[in-house]
Amino acid sequence: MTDDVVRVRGLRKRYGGVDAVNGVDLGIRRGEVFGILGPNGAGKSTTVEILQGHRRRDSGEVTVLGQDPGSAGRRWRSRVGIVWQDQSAAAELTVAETVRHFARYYPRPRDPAEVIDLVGLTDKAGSRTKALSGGQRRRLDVALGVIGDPELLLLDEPTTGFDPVARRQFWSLIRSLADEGTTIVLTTHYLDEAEALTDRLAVIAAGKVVAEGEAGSLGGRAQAGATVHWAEPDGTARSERTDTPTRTVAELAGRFDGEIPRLRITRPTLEDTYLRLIGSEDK
Ligand SMILES: Nc1ncnc2c1ncn2[C@@H]1O[C@H](COP(=O)(O)OP(=O)(O)OP(=O)(O)O)[C@@H](O)[C@H]1O
Repeated sequence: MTDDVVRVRGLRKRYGGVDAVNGVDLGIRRGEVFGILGPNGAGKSTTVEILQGHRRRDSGEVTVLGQDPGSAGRRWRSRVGIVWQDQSAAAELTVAETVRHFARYYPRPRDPAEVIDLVGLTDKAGSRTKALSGGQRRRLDVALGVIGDPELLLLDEPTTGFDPVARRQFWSLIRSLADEGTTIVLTTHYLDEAEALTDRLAVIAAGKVVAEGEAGSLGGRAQAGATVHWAEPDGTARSERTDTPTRTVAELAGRFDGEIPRLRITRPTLEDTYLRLIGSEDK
């Protein structure tokens, strides 16, 4: 697609004897929130670092905002926001000083006070960065990633270490950036985060994309059969896998002549699907 902000074809990267990325293809569209999921060592960070232009690839085609990140210059860099796994902000500077300092690197930065407000750090604007909690520092990292008003924001495991409230606040921050038109690519280990936040996602395992799509339909999830669970009159739990759960429930309703004890219908969760895709489901 011509409107792809990120286009990756046949990407490979080898470290010593390890195929970290082994033929990855990706297409990420303008304005979408795209998630990259995968087990430890799958090649997610390596892929994102290549998109950022911070790691060289061995082979494959990579285009980010129309340019090759391996050779793009300063102007391209100013259009791409990066949230590092551990950004090193100078400990003695305050939050406001740090954000203002980073703003100077960009041709058209956002207003620092507005960005501090966007990440929920207004109360901490005058605090030294060394006095911030882990989650607050991560918010500062996000502020530094968006201060240049990027068209594309790349985040590697952005919510690791966040408490549940901070995570929800971060999700709404990402949504509001996406609503403003920023394309967002993030890696995560949290399946609920992928489900809540991403428009589409790719699952990477052993350096390859094993599935790509919307969370709701990933890996054939939407078409997967349902399981109907109920209990017999003697209390024995029963379950049946079926592609026609309505019919199964109707039959049970006839047999029980009324309420079906402990009736429940389940479908594969994103976690079930993910574990199947990476080959780690319970056998
Ligand atoms: N600088 C490096 N030198 C050698 N091997 C590396 C280097 N960086 C990554 N690797 C290896 O490449 C593979 C992919 O690593 P990568 O960090 O991309 O995985 P990841 O999917 O981001 O994992 P995690 O979820 O644990 O962050 C791993 O086997 C890792 O050990």
